[in-house]
Amino acid sequence: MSRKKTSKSKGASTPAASTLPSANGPRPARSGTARPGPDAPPNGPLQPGRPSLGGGGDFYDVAFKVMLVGDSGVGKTCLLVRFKDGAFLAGTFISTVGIDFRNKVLDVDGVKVKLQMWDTAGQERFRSVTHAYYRDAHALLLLYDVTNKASFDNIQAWLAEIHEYAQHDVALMLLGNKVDSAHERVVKREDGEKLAKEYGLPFMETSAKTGLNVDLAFTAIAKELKQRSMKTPSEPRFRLHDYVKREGRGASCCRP
Ligand SMILES: Nc1nc2c(ncn2[C@@H]2O[C@H](COP(=O)(O)OP(=O)(O)OP(=O)(O)O)[C@@H](O)[C@H]2O)c(=O)[nH]1
Ligand SMILES: [Mg+2]
Repeated sequence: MSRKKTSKSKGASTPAASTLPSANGPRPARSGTARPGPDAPPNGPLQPGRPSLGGGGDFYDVAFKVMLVGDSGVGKTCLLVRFKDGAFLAGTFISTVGIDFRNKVLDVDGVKVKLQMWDTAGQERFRSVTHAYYRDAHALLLLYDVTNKASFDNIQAWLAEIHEYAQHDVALMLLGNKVDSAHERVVKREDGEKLAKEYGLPFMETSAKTGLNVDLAFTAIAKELKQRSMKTPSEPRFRLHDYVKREGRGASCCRP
C-alpha cells in the first residue's frame, strides 16, 4: 500500500476564515463570495490513495471528505477545532462564512486515514454554497445544540436537505452538542436517541468545550469509511451503531 502526502490544513487559526468553492466545483449563487484560495480543496471525490494537492504534511493511505452540518451556533466549528487542535474556542461567537476546511490524518488499525473535514456555515444565506459540497461528501456529521430546541426541531429539515443533495450511501451521524451546559439543556438525551432511532442514525451527545465524545465521533466515522473502502473478506464487519453505543460516554462524566 503506497503512502501519500496530505496537504496542510488551511487557515485554522480563526473560525471566521473561510474557503469558498474551488475552481473545480459549482459556483455559489451569491456573487462576491466565491474566491478559491490557494489551498482550497478540490471539490471532487477524494480517491483513496490519491495524493492531495499542496505540499508538506503527513502521509496517508486513504482519504475521505467529512462535512459538518446543522444550524448556525450549534458548535460545528468548535467541534472541529476541538478535534483538530484539542482546544475550545470560547468567547465571541464568530459565524462561519461560506465553507472552511481542515485536514487530519488518523491511524485506524494501522491504516493512515486522512479526513478532509468541511465546516459549513449554518446560516441560511450560505445554503446554496454548501449544497454544492454535499454530493462529494463521504460522511456527514449532523449537529444540534441541546440548549437550543429550534436547532433540534430543524434536524428533520436538515435530513430532507441531506436526502436531496448528498449521496444515498453517505455515512451519517447525529450529534447533540453542548452537553456541558447542563443547566441550559432543553433537549433531553432520550429525545435525541428517539429521533436517531426513527431515522436509523448512530447518535451521540458531545461537548466541544470538554471534549466529550469528540474524538470518538470522528474516529467512528473514519473507521466506518476505512472499512467501506478497504474491507477484506476475513475482516469482521465494523458496525458504526454498535461502536458509538459501546464507546460513547454520558454527559455526567466530564464536566469542566
Ligand atoms: N458550552 C458550550 N458552548 C459551545 C460548545 N460548542 C460551541 N459552543 C459555543 O457556541 C457558539 C457557536 O459555536 P460555533 O462552533 O461557532 O457554531 P457553528 O455551528 O460553527 O455556527 P455557524 O458557523 O454560524 O454555522 C460559540 O460561542 C461557542 O463558544 C460546547 O460544546 N459547549
Ligand atoms: Mg462555524
